[in-house]
Amino acid sequence: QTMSWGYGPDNGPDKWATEFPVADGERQSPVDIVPGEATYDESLKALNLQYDPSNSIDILNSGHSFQVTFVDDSDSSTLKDGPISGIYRLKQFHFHWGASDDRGSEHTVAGTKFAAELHLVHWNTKYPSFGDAASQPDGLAVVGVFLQIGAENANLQKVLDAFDSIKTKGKQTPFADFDPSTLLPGSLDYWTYDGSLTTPPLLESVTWIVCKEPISVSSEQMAKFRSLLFSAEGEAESCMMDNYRPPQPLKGRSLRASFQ
Ligand SMILES: NS(=O)(=O)c1c2ccccc2cc2ccccc12
Ligand SMILES: [Zn+2]
Repeated sequence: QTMSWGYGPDNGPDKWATEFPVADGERQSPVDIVPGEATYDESLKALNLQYDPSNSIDILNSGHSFQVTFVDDSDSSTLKDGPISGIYRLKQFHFHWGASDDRGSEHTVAGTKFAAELHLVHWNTKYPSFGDAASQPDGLAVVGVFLQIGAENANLQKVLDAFDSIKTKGKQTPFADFDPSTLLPGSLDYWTYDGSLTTPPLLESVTWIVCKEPISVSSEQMAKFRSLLFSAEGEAESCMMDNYRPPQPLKGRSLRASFQ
């Protein structure tokens, strides 16, 4: 019985290529972002993120992370401009984090790991659905934001306050009227490159847009992230932490910066 993928010693990132050979592909994510090797591209537009808080539906423990899911049947919560063309709709956001504050992000900056990383997942409306878009090379766009240990983040706390209802895998609870733009940094300067999902099936369909400026999170708030469980109710408890894939080879891809 092949166990499902996860982040443990027997089913973690080093084992994913067995079931998902694209893990060793040409445009895998995350990557180490080396600012000195990024090319400033003056043709890159500013990110245009327009989110409608009434589109947030619920918060779910997926067993790999937790995610807040959005209504995506209209262009009311969208990503436009930046490195992409057309309109991409917000589908969900989720996080990756570590067992301690010195690690947890997926992308790194000149080798520096952050305590956590937020991913806002969008799909290209030139395709009929998220599922269709996920298999297209220009199907998805994920905005990544680093979380750096510092002051308590009051906006993030609204998300953490829902954790007691989603402690175990598969649990979900309503999560209405949340504005994800409250989790964005002041500057929307970004790096961008062509990559993949960072979890199986590791589809190479993601335009990555990683913000240079982190948002803050307190050490106590990071401890709250680690109170979630990978395991389902009734299973042996396994704390949800270190749910990040390490950086993958750039393999000649161009890394562009929207700023000098
Ligand atoms: N880490 S991730 O953003 O690649 C990612 C997704 C990316 C694009 C589309 C769907 C995704 C679903 C995810 C679900 C859990 C964790 C990461 C996920
Ligand atoms: Zn992610």
